[in-house]
Amino acid sequence: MPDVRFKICGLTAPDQVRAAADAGAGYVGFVFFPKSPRNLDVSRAAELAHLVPVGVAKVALVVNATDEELDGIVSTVPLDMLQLHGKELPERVSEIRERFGLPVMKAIGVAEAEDLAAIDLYSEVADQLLIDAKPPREAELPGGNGLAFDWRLLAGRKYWRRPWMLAGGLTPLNVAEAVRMTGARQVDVSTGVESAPGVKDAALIRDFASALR
Ligand SMILES: O=C(O)c1ccccc1NCC(=O)[C@H](O)[C@H](O)COP(=O)(O)O
Repeated sequence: MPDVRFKICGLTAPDQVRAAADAGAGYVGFVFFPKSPRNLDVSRAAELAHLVPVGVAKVALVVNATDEELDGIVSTVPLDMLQLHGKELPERVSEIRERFGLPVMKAIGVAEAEDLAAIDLYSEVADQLLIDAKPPREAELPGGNGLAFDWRLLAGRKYWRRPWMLAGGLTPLNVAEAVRMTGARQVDVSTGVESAPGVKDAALIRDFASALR
């Protein structure tokens, strides 16, 4: 398997940042969504972001954020990318990208083949795409639910117009198979490397990284 870059999303403490960096993460994600067990305020996120080694991209995950909310995050937390995990329309993605001057990764929820149309749509405006499981209708969170989608929907599509990450229910035990089936060159994980909601586990992060080698 060729080297696959990975993102550990939803870090909440310094030891978790170190564990992700030591395991070779290419990206780390900080969640700004009050209902999430991984939610950070901007000062805590800034503290954690300053611990991230050079070369590891720091990503802020937001959900339908206003300009005011984004101003607060971007002015306090050193960042390399914004991850839009809500119902942001393509026009809003463009607007955020221009206004904040950061690359934008748009999350796209997939449950069935027709959901893949959004990939082409958002390829016009986003720098990267995160192809994730669509959350169940009753879910409190629009992501980070530890649910996988049917990876066969992506089989044979090794190339998209934008760099993309596979996400949704990945774990140290299934990620190699997910990569094999989808051809993903980047993957994103949250729940699958946690010992409890919001608590990343260093051993699981190492296992996840090992599974990709
Ligand atoms: O993690 C959260 O709490 C969260 C809250 C709101 C929107 C998105 C959220 N997480 C997204 C992710 O962590 C990942 O990008 C992705 O959905 C994979 O999550 P998981 O299935 O838990 O590995």
